[in-house]
Amino acid sequence: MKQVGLYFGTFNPIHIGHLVIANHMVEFSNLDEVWFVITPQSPFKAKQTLLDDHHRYQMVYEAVQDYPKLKPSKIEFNLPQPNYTVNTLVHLDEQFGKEYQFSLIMGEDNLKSFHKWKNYGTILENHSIYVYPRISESTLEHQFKDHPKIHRVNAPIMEISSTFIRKSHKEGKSIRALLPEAVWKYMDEMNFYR
Ligand SMILES: Nc1ncnc2c1ncn2[C@@H]1O[C@H](COP(=O)(O)OP(=O)(O)OP(=O)(O)O)[C@@H](O)[C@H]1O
Ligand SMILES: O=C(O)c1ccc[n+]([C@@H]2O[C@H](COP(=O)([O-])O)[C@@H](O)[C@H]2O)c1
Repeated sequence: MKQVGLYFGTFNPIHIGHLVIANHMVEFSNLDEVWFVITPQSPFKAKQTLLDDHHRYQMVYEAVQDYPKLKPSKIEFNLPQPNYTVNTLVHLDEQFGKEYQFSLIMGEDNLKSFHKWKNYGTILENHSIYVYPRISESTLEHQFKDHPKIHRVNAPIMEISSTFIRKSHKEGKSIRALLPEAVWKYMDEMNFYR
């Protein structure tokens, strides 16, 4: 059975931090592929600065097209919003469960709020989680510290966020180096986040 890491995110826009994380996971763990699942509406995020789903998908598509082990996924586009990950996982297991075994990939900031996710216990019962280090406020719940299903990877910290990219771009700063080249071109041509 193929091992797939599901990298859920808003990707508004996808940046090189996301790519480094996916690449690290697929090269240094037992995962065969990473699927970037573009989330229409995260339960914890306001919709204000959010670009249309299809534009965010297109940027992910452009970013990964030269990397055969990385794939974009629209699976959440037709699911009810806000998008609770537990529901998407049920859907994916029903559709692909015979071919693929799914794990989750997330930054450490998301692990720190994981106890607030819908049915997080069910997610952990059925799936492993790979966590990439990230500086963030708040502390990690004790229950997640040495959990057998949670694998914390030892990798360099990158202080890049989509929020920083949107804000800097709006202020007229060049953020070209923080984006895959094709994403930068698309964003620039389409005049996003101005
Ligand atoms: N620099 C980073 N280091 C570690 N994890 C990251 C980093 N950037 C994003 N992630 C993780 O990638 C996933 C998707 O992130 P998301 O699309 O929300 O990006 P973001 O940069 O955090 O966006 P925003 O600034 O808009 O909140 C989350 O699990 C998040 O923790
Ligand atoms: O299922 C939940 O309760 C849940 C709560 C918060 C976030 N998530 C998912 O985690 C992913 C990253 O979220 P965010 O807010 O950091 O972009 C995104 O796909 C969200 O749908 C999921």
